[in-house]
Amino acid sequence: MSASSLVAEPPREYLYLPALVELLETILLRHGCSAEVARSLAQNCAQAERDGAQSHGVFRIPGYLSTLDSGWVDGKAVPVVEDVAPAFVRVDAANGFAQPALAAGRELLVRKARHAGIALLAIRNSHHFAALWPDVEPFAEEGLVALSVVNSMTCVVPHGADRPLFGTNPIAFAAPQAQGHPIVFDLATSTIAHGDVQIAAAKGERLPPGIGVDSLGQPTQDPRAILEGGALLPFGGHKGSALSMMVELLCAGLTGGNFSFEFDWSRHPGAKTPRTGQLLIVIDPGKGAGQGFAERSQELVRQMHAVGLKRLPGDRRHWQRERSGEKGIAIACQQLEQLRELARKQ
Ligand SMILES: NC(=O)C1=CN([C@@H]2O[C@H](COP(=O)(O)OP(=O)(O)OC[C@H]3O[C@@H](n4cnc5c(N)ncnc54)[C@H](OP(=O)(O)O)[C@@H]3O)[C@@H](O)[C@H]2O)C=CC1
Ligand SMILES: O=C(O)C1=NCCCC1
Repeated sequence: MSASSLVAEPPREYLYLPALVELLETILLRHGCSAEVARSLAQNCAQAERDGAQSHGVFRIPGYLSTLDSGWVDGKAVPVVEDVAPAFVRVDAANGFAQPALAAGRELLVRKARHAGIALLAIRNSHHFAALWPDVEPFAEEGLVALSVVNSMTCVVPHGADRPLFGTNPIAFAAPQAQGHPIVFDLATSTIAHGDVQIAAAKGERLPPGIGVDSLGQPTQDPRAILEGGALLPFGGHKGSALSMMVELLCAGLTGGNFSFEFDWSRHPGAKTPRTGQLLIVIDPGKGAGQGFAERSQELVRQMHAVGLKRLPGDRRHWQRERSGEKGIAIACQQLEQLRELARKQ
């Protein structure tokens, strides 16, 4: 028996996805979101919780609410879609959340991608506080390849620098597979996500070496030192740093959104959501080598398994999704009671 199996798990209650979506939707409506925005964020957040994404599931709800209460984000924003070129769609999220902005531009984006073989969706003036895979996975379920990047807030020291500048800047990719679920990965370009630093700090846990630095730029394994004036490092040294720089260029330089260092939320105490930009690139693989892309994906996966690979990116989420589908999504009773209290509050 391992030491960790002796530590008691907190009591949990099981909720199916629609019930969790409804609960979160009620909370968001009570904090000033329009029906459309509340639905979109609730679905996104509940799906992350269902798939076991601790750092971007219901853990994020207090941050959404304090941001809405601070007036930093517009929970009722109506995104403006611009058809700017044969393969280019621009969306001004109007200082609202990124997910409704993506939903607003999605149909035009897919139409253009199917017509031209490739299309871009450039979102600016948007707040992304969530996991990125829900933005790309649905495209692959429709047979398309999708890549998305989003920048966040300054908390990562570029490789070779001595102060933070970049955000945790994730990259997500999705491709169809002939049988089985799409191939999807979604990763922060920092050593770990900022959300995981917060979770470690809340649990009083230490981090592995090489994750971040304290306010003096010295290596630290204390998550609080990273959160309180310190910073994260890019994953993979100069390579992750270059990818993070690319994310800044695509999400801010290209879309007209803010770089991670550009926005100032200091006059909105409680604001947690970065006001930046997001880029999506969607490709119709049928315009490439022909109709066989999904079969070729499957062959690649088969060969990866043949050389001994047991876990592909996305597998853990799907195992968790299956479990949640059977038993419901496990949420700590105390956390669920807090959510129900928020839903009851006028
Ligand atoms: N909105 C924002 O600004 C930001 C959001 N985020 C979000 O935070 C989340 C967590 O990011 P991060 O901590 O980097 O994610 P992880 O390091 O946990 O995982 C990154 C990717 O690698 C896969 N993976 C992990 N371990 C293995 C393994 N042993 N073998 C094979 N594949 C593996 C994961 O698949 P699987 O999912 O199946 O485990 C996932 O696709 C992401 O959803 C990201 O979008 C992060 C930064 C900023
Ligand atoms: O976990 C992270 O890193 C982030 N998630 C949501 C947006 C800010 C950064």
